[in-house]
Amino acid sequence: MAAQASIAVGSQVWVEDPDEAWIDGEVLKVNGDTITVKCSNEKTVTAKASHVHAKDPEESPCGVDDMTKLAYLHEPGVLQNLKSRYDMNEIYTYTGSILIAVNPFRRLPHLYDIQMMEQYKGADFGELSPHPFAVADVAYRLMLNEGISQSILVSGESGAGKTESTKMIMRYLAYMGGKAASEGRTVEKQVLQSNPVLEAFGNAKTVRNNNSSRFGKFVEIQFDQKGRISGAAVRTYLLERSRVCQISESERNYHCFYMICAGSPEEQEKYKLGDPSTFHYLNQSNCYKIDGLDESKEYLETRKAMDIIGISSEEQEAIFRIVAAILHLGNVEFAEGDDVDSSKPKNEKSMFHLRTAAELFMCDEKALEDSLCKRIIVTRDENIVKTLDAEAAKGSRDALAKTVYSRLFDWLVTKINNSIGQDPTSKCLIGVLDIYGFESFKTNSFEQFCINLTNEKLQQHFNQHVFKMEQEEYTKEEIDWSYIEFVDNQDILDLIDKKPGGIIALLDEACMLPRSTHETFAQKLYQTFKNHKRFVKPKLSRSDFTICHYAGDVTYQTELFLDKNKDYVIAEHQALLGASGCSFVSGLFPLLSDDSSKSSKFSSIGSRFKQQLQSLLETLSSTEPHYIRCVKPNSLLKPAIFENQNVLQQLRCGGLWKQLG
Ligand SMILES: Nc1ncnc2c1ncn2[C@@H]1O[C@H](COP(=O)(O)OP(=O)(O)OP(=O)(O)O)[C@@H](O)[C@H]1O
Repeated sequence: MAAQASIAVGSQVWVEDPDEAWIDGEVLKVNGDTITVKCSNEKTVTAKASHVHAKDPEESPCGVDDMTKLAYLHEPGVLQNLKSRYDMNEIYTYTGSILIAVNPFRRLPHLYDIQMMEQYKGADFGELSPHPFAVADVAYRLMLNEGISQSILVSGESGAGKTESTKMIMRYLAYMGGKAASEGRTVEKQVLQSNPVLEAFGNAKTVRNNNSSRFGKFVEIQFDQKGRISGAAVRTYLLERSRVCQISESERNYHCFYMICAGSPEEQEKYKLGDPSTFHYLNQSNCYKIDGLDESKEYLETRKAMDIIGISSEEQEAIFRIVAAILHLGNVEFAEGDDVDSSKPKNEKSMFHLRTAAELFMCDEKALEDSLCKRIIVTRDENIVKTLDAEAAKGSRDALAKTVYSRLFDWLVTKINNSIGQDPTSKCLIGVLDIYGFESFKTNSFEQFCINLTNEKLQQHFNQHVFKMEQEEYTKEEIDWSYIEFVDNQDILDLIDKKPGGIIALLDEACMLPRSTHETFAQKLYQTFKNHKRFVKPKLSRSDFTICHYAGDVTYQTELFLDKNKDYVIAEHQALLGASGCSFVSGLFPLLSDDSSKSSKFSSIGSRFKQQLQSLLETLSSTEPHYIRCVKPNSLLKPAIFENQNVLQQLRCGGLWKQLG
């Protein structure tokens, strides 16, 4: 707990600074509640005493490896400590048992080699420098010795280093739990090789990260009684589908699209591919290359990883054929058709891409065109064919591309799970969670809403865990713990996911009512939550709403909430690909039983995600948690730059502050 030293003239202190967040200086004058400080940047400032913090005069320039060793555990102290360490390439620091990892944005291979793993093997926690291997080792030992399942929760904003940390943990566990001198397709190799495959299909370059995971991931590694890996399962969450058809400036589509464009000349010819800039789904952003990334090499590595996982060469062929088909599909443009409100492929070029897409999907060309340009309306008496105008046909094309891609991704995850295999007799597991951190952008849509719900849930889990630990500690020391404050965010969770009556339930309701719009949905929210202290209707807005999250206020734009929440496959698309001559493609679109295909059975992304989260939280609750908080030191993705304001914001959002005291 932070000690508050008395501040007198001549004391070394920290004061707030608009640029640096905190700056150090010496007290010149104390006048009741106000303190005048001569800062190290030569400025003199006067601040309220409560906004001035003591600085440890004996503070080591190298910092300390555990924040709890700091003389003063306050914001500036913590920030300075992380910064001093970062400047010396010490990117890891403990806060008690939590590991804080500051992204170095440069390779530090010596930190992660086999010798390093050997060193951490069995070492007491805290004995060696802070490291993800140490966290993994504690988890592994606890599992082995106490027989309790463990989880490692890796969090942080996009580009902070979650996936890299997760991979290190997995490597360490594979090292500890692998068979000696093993060869061939062992479980641990398959577990590790699932990473490049998932990354090829689920990662993309964004402005925040050149290799951003566009899905959440929970890897559950199962062990036998001797502590050897005996199975594994991957669960994924909310793949960003919109990216398949739409990319923003300086961003790219999923890596696999560029990989296939860099395939062998035979493949190029077979799939009628060419430069990425010739495809609409890739050329909207004018960004094709990633520094230091050789696409053709990545492609071969992905194929190799697929081999190890046990994806057959026929399956691999079908997978990349589908990827190529999606690219061709995206190049089909539409023009007004002969009838009113109808459409047809725009020109010969569009016909070529339509034909190629049909060939690659192994479906009928005319049927593909019809599924894009027409709808069949089923009435009690007859089926009526309704034509779509060019704009609607384009929407239908994109919907098809997104559906196929997300089915393909789900197939890969299922295949990985089936190939690696589950160990039904396993008593212990270590789960590693790599999931998007709290997000608050200029515009926030349904995705941010789901992501922030996840973070609220994880925060609650964290709060409960810390509270329990504190209780245990105090009980051990025979201290009355009734006054420890339990930070609770249940009210926010109720607002979002209570059934009935929460925002997700109201959204589902709106999606089912034929005449709802985002505006009627917003009105309903305003009405229902007008007295909720976590809900705000922003002034001057008719359809936005603000939620006061634990990490800060976020205003959501409801425009696309209804569309994005609806989870259905257009019947014509289902029929088309279900009838594909390629069993792989038709297998992605299995026939639905009569019952579930009825349009009345509404399926919602929000509700399904809520259930997935519920089940994740149940799994986590049966484990002992360990935390790694990743921090992104700058937005330039460059080494050796530590932006105080930026880091502070992340530490606050991580809810770490409450833990720090
Ligand atoms: N420990 C590390 N050593 C070297 N480079 C790292 C390390 N951690 C992260 N990086 C660099 O930062 C980049 C972003 O890291 P990573 O992909 O793990 O972020 P993330 O938090 O998973 O982001 P997202 O949520 O967007 O997927 C990596 O591609 C790598 O270049």
